[in-house]
Amino acid sequence: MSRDSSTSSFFAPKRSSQFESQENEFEASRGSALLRPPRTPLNSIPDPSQCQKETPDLDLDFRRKFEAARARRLSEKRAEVFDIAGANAGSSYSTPKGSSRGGKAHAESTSAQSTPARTGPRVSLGGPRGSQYNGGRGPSFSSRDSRGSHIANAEFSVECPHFELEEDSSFWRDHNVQVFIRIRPLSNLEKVSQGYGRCLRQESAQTLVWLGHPETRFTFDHVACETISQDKLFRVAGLPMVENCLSGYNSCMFAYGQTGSGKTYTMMGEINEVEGKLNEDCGITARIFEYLFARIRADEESRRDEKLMYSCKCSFLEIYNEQTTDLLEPSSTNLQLREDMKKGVYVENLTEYNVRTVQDVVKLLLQGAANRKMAATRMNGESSRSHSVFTCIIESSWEKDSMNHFRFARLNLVDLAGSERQKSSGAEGDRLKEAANINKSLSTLG
Ligand SMILES: Nc1ncnc2c1ncn2[C@@H]1O[C@H](COP(=O)(O)OP(=O)(O)OP(=O)(O)O)[C@@H](O)[C@H]1O
Repeated sequence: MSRDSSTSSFFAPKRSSQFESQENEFEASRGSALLRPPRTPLNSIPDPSQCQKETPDLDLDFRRKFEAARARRLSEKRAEVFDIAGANAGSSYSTPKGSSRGGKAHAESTSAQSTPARTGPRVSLGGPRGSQYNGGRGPSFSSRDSRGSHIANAEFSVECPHFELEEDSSFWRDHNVQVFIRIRPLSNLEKVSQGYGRCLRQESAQTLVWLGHPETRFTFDHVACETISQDKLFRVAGLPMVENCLSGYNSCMFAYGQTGSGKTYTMMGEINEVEGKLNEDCGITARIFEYLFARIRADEESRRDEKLMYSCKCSFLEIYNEQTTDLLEPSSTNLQLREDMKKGVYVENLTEYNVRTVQDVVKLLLQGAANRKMAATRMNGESSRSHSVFTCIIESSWEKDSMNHFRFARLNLVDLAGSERQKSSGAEGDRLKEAANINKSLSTLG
């Protein structure tokens, strides 16, 4: 794992704000043929090549620039800097310059800015994880202090500025595509092998500065600093997405970033439930379902007179070397993509399981994660070599004003394989073939 792999981003496309009425709601009296209202296309992230001229080419002489920046910072006492994002960390370095209309991703080459030097109290590092599931990756190490503001070890102390992100359950009502950046703390291995220097500085809850030559400022919709907890991230980004689905709007969240940047940790994390409570390091997916089922129970209870009933069905798909596999039925491979007037785009013969509780979902997540293709690379000891898509279809029906009402929404939670430079990941043979397919599919997506 190298230091240039520590930010991941996730995107959450949403409805067009132009639609006042629910997207996926219809009344039985209108007949069964569901015609979707036309949607304004989701705002796209501009072509990354647009920013190539104005952003530094990290692939070519990244190391040299990093070393220069590091030397400069070391000349200042106890520099407080942030984790470095990968050369291909998608939203960070290959992010387009100029603001996009939906998700904001903006880079500016700035005049030189000096790195502020600060010191902070020492806090002990987290040790190896216990026996919980950690995204299928064995023991992991975390330098995150759960209270969130100081990261340190016995030799150095680095205070990380903390920028509070706003929690707003109606967030998606006014937004379309949004880009969140999450900065991963340095791993113990990185600290030991490369020291504590970071080549990013976070300036606000929206901006990051890459401390290269020239320093370059990137603006996003939200930047979560490295001390943000799994729970806080869920409350900022995941919870409003559940509310969106319950209102009948399709939603999608996907994690995108360089290998080892923390995508699987963010989406899956350490899935474990003790006495009905999810583990602190549990990722956004299980948290979403914990909240979803609590909301469903409360809704069904409060609208008992309307006979409100929900049903949820989940599936788990893998795309590996351009081939699809059902992670819940791994013998089922090469599944075909189809399009249907009613269902939209779907994967033929993908198994769907009814779920009623978060335990049902956790079981599916564990089962699917165990079947996912993983392998060790130089940059991540447990690297996901495939893209995974966990989908839940949420349907509800109720009676009101002598009519039957139906509503549905699809929630897609996507953990993409990480982009990687073969030189850094040391990929050879099968790993090299996988890496080529991963990079190809990610650039198609971008
Ligand atoms: N925010 C975080 N706090 C603590 N540890 C983290 C955090 N993010 C990631 N890690 C740790 O960093 C390592 C790499 O993270 P992870 O495997 O999630 O990366 P990834 O982006 O999914 O990589 P790949 O694309 O290769 O699958 C793991 O050991 C994980 O536990």
